[in-house]
Amino acid sequence: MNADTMALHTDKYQINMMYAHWVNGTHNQKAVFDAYFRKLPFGNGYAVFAGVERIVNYIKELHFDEAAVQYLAEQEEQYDPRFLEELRQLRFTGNLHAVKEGTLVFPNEPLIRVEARLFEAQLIETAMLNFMNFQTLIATKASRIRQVVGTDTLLEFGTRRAQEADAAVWGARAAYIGGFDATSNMLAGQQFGIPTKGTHAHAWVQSFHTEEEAFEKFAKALPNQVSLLVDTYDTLKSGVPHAIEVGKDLEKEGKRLQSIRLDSGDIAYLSIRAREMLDAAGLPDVKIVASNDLDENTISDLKAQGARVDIWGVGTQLITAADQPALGGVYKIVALEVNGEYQPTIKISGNPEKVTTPGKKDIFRIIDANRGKAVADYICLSEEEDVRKREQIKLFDPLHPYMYRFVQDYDAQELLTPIFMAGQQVYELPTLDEIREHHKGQLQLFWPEYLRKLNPHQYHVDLSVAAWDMKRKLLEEHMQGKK
Ligand SMILES: Nc1ncnc2c1ncn2[C@@H]1O[C@H](COP(=O)(O)OP(=O)(O)OP(=O)(O)O)[C@@H](O)[C@H]1O
Ligand SMILES: O=P(O)(O)OC[C@H]1O[C@H](OP(=O)(O)OP(=O)(O)O)[C@H](O)[C@@H]1O
Ligand SMILES: O=C(O)c1cccnc1
Repeated sequence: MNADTMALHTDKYQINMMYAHWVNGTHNQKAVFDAYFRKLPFGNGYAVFAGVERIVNYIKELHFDEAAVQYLAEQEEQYDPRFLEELRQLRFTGNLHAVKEGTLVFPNEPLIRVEARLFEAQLIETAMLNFMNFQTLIATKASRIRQVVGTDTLLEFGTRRAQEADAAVWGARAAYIGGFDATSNMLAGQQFGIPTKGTHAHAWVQSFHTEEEAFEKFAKALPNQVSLLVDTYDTLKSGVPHAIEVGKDLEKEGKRLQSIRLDSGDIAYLSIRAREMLDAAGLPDVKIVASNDLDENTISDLKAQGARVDIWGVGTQLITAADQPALGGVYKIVALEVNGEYQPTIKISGNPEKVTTPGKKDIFRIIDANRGKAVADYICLSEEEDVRKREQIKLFDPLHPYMYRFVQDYDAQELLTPIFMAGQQVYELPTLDEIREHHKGQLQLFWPEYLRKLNPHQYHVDLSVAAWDMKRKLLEEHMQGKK
């Protein structure tokens, strides 16, 4: 989808709220919104934030073209033509802060903070959540898979199973951020500079009379990139022996067989046997690729069984985030400008976890200065004294405030970075490789207990005393019926 045609990539209720604000004369009133999620996906201990590049492209290009205005003019709501005129002029003029892509993030902390006219802030909710939720989900799944494979190579093979083209291409990018090494999707390769890799399909083998002929012809055509799929007929009786013949022939020409691929059967058993056969044939450098509905659980199980796989091709389970197909990121109003000053606003819920945290806030990652590891994330009001200048901070669990401790010797890293200020982009997008490096650096910041796949420790996201007091005060006012 083209970024310059995306103003209508929003829910109708946003347009209707924009209209009602315009009719009411409140459309220019400024507000602060936070985007965050409440629950980590896949039972993981962290999520990997992604989506900023697409959000930047979207915000930069945000405008209603003639076709969009025309379409809105035809709606049963019968919007006033003067509203449509207002839409023709609309550009993003606000401030937008976001966490950097590749950063480890946790529930209930603002990942994007928008400060803009209600008119604009409301419009962009849907698209931003759409980008953030999907890309963060896939980057998290990818990082989770990376955690179990160690230094093995990871190839993203998901395009054929992705929820359509955009998901395949942006999903490939998210997977690369989360630790994959290459993608099979050529468009993602071209668009983002992700390394691309490919073997061949069963169809190649089936289009020749014999497997030997198919392998020989493939090696002849692509002598520098020979990777042979060995399971079309019988992996150990024909596929691997035929691949070995090709490998030896290539050696005579000073070339080499790069890899063989296993795509069915018992991957542990077959990879161990294939490794023995390749080694015995004097081809110890030939790598073994495995694919077939893999995810972090099968891979970890295969590793426990001693599978001799060097390269993992992962498609469906990654690109569709099959075990949890959506991240529940939300976008909530937290402050509203009244007479030139922000007033905090709260959403009440019977479920304490759904009560919003009011006020314009900043987030800091508190790092133990002696050990260099993250201790907790700390959410404070923007108006508070700079957390980096304090002697100590009190950390307590917002749901159980009687559980607290003081931290003294700490560094505080600010997580929300200015991306747009007064509508102008002030953030230079990092390269994808810089984002990957940033992600790797983030993993170093956390103790392994937070990173493990199963039953990870819960990392704390705490509120400052001032933020907590404000929340309590607003709750109290609500209870006493003042609101
Ligand atoms: N040793 C193993 N331990 C656990 N899971 C395995 C092992 N070997 C393969 N698997 C996984 O088990 C599943 C096997 O699925 P399935 O039975 O559909 O494959 P297959 O039949 O061998 O191949 P296909 O139907 O694609 O020809 C796949 O997800 C695969 O990754
Ligand atoms: O299994 P995934 O993780 O999605 O990886 C991609 C799959 O796509 C290809 O086969 P395809 O699915 O087209 O056919 P097959 O699985 O029936 O061989 C490939 O051989 C992999 O098996
Ligand atoms: O290159 C491969 O082996 C490949 C690519 C996409 C899907 N399955 C396999």
